[in-house]
Amino acid sequence: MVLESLGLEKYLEEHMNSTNYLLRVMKYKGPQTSEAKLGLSPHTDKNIVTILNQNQVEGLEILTKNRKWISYKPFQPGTFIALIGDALHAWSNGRLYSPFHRVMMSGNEARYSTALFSIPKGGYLIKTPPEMVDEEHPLLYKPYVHVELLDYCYTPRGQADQFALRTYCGL
Ligand SMILES: O=C(O)CCC(=O)C(=O)O
Ligand SMILES: [Fe+2]
Repeated sequence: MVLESLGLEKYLEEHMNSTNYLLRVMKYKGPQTSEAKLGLSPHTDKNIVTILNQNQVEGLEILTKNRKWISYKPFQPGTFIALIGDALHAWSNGRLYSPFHRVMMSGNEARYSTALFSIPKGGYLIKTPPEMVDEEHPLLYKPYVHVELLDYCYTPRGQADQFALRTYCGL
């Protein structure tokens, strides 16, 4: 669907062949306070797309382009939210936006969330297709190997760097 919306269906097979999936269940203990406490620090996901579900204890917040934190309120229990990750942001030459997000928690109840991450396979080179680059949209990122970006993210400098993608391969 995303590739179709960009007119890039021809890359679907390459995408399917170069993607792995990881399902992760996360538990956040209630901080036992009425005041909201940070449960997960602000970050962008480094992978392609994250599909996420949270239990009745809410807490996911997204930073808008106007730098305002908004709470994610599911329409009904069982709703999923899809977040674009840095790999798709870079591949789409910035057409798709990978938002900063965090988890804020209050109260006693534990929060569970389940996330399905689509991840480029080890060694796969993320390279913006030429169709996404023109005079109005100059290339934003050099081609990069996803696992090598992750290696940078795990260094002390990378861990402190909120804009790791830009630092690592931004033009
Ligand atoms: O638990 C959540 O709602 C967010 C988890 C998350 O952002 C992540 O694992 O990257
Ligand atoms: Fe995340």
